[in-house]
Parts: sequence; structure tokens; C-alpha cells
Amino acid sequence: MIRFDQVTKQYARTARPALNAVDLEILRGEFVFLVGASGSGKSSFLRLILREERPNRGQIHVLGQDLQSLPSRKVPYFRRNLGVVFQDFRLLPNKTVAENVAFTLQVIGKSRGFIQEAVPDVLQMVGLGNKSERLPHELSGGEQQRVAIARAIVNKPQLLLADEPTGNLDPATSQGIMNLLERINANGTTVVMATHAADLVDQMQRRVVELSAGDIVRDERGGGYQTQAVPIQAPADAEPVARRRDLRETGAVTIPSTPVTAATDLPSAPESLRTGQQPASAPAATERPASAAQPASAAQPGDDDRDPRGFDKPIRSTRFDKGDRA
Ligand SMILES: Nc1ncnc2c1ncn2[C@@H]1O[C@H](COP(=O)(O)OP(=O)(O)OP(=O)(O)O)[C@@H](O)[C@H]1O
Repeated sequence: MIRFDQVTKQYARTARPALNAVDLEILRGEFVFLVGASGSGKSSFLRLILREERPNRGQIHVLGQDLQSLPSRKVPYFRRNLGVVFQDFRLLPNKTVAENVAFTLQVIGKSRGFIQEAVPDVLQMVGLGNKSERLPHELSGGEQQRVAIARAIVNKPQLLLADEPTGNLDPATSQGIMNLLERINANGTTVVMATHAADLVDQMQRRVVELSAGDIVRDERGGGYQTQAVPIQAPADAEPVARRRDLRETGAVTIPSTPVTAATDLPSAPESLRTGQQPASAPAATERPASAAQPASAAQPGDDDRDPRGFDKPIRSTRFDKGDRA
């Protein structure tokens, strides 16, 4: 699904690489958290997957495609297989919820009939079936993020990238978004999420890849957020989760990575998302007013000319609370 081989990314006029000879493989169906301090390289990793940036050294394969040999003219087609969600939602402010989602399909040439079926289906899935005619500013922050997620998944991408998707949301609303991402993953979409939300990572107990100054310092299945200090030899499974976390909080030990290689351990990819079948469970109704959230005005009038999913904006998003949350 995603493979990085000895990937180094160093931006111009910087003293050290943002990513330093990174080797990483992410398999189909995984849910992977990218964690690490501000500036550790998480967004750079996502931008490389999107082919927004190119590495200085190493090879990147995404969905079987060698990104180095991918001609620029084919990049938009490649990206149709990827969904992207950002911290600041990036909705088109002058379009309704339904139009925001439909626009993604229009620009890739989907038929009117397809769009008329797909948009209500996906809005239902994210719990916004009854708000399709609202404008983004008439929604809470959590609802706006649900629209952004609907837009990201409406074309049934194999891979969903999320860069701090809960960074502007309160804890209860963040939980609702996580439930939604978990459901999308259960429906077969691989999810890679960069985050500083320690509580969510701890609670989900999914694969955690930790970056520090461009190096992968931890790759742990069923991991928590806490950064590691000194490796020890005990197997990760030897301690119950709560005990492991206690130990980490004392700073006394570090839990070694559990190898993440066995494809057979991964959830299979059910057909439901691909067939448009509705999931059994409804999303949690925990949305709060948008007061804490940044307005969805990161996208400006006239944005209709741009990639509706925000690819032509830098993936880096507003960072007023980054670092504080770690
Ligand atoms: N366009 C750029 N030009 C120069 N340096 C950059 C650029 N983008 C990122 N960097 C640098 O690369 C390093 C990694 O940045 P990156 O945004 O990938 O980190 P991050 O882990 O996503 O941080 P955050 O959690 O704050 O979003 C940092 O030192 C950053 O200053």
C-alpha cells in the first residue's frame, strides 16, 4: 500500500533533513497514527505520499505506483485514489454541504446520476444526511470536519490521509470524528493519521509510528502516544496496556516496537464502502458548536478553480495549538 525505502527529504535552505533515510511499510487495511513532536516530519511524510513533495533520496511506492517515475501529468489521476483531511477542513464557503461533496466528483468527470446517488449516501454515512443544504458556516466544527471527510471518501479512496483532523475540535467532537475514521477503516480504507491527540491514540491502540527529528524511533502495533526514551528487551505483549502506559509515564522504561509485518493480522477489506452499502452503526452525536473551531474560511471564494480537496494548498495547516497538545 505504502512503502518508503531509505527516503530522505531535506527542504532547501535547511540544516537537517525533515525525514532521514526512512524505511516504512504500511499495509492495506491498516490504521496508522503518525506521532512526534512538532517539526518531527509527520506532515512531510504525508506530503511525500501525496507527491506534493519529492524526496531527495530513496524510493516511495504508493498503491503499487513508484512515485519517482510518475509523470506530473498523471499525478491528479494518482490522487483520485487518495482521500485527504486537514485540520482546518478546507471547505468551499460559498457551496452547500452537498455541493462541497459533489464538486469533488464533478471535477473528476463523474456523471450526474452517479453524483446524485453518491452524495446523499456519503452524507448519510457521516451523519449529515439532514444538513446537506447548509453552508459550512452554518455547521459546528465537528460537522464541518464530517463534510471534509465525506468529501475525502466519496470517491471511495483506498487510502485516507489525515493531518491533525481533530486539531481544531473539542474532545467530545474529536471522539466522534475518530469513531467515523475507525468506521471508514473497518470498511476497508487504509488510514494514516498524523496527530498530537495523545488521548485518542492511547484509546485506539492501533499501530503507532513515532518520528523524532526525521527518524522513526518507534513502530509499535497497539501502541500509545507516549514517546519513548530507552529501549528495553521485554516483549510488548508481556504487560497489560495500562501497566505499559504507567511505566512510560514514569519515564522508567520504553516499550520495544512490536513488528508490524503480518498481512494476515490485518483486517480484511469488506466491500461495503466500495459498494456504497450503509454501515450498521450511526456516528456518535457528540458535535459541539463551532465556537472552538477555526472557521472553514481557509478556502476562499474563487477556490472553485482549485482542487476541491485542497491538494494545491500546502498540507501544513493552522498550528495554533500544535505542540501544546503533546
Ligand atoms: N516547505 C518547507 N520548507 C522548509 N522547511 C520545511 C518546510 N516544510 C517543513 N519544513 C521543516 O521540516 C521539518 C519537518 O516539518 P513537518 O511539517 O514535516 O513536521 P511535523 O511533524 O508535521 O510538525 P507539526 O506537528 O508541527 O505539523 C521541520 O523542521 C520544518 O521546519
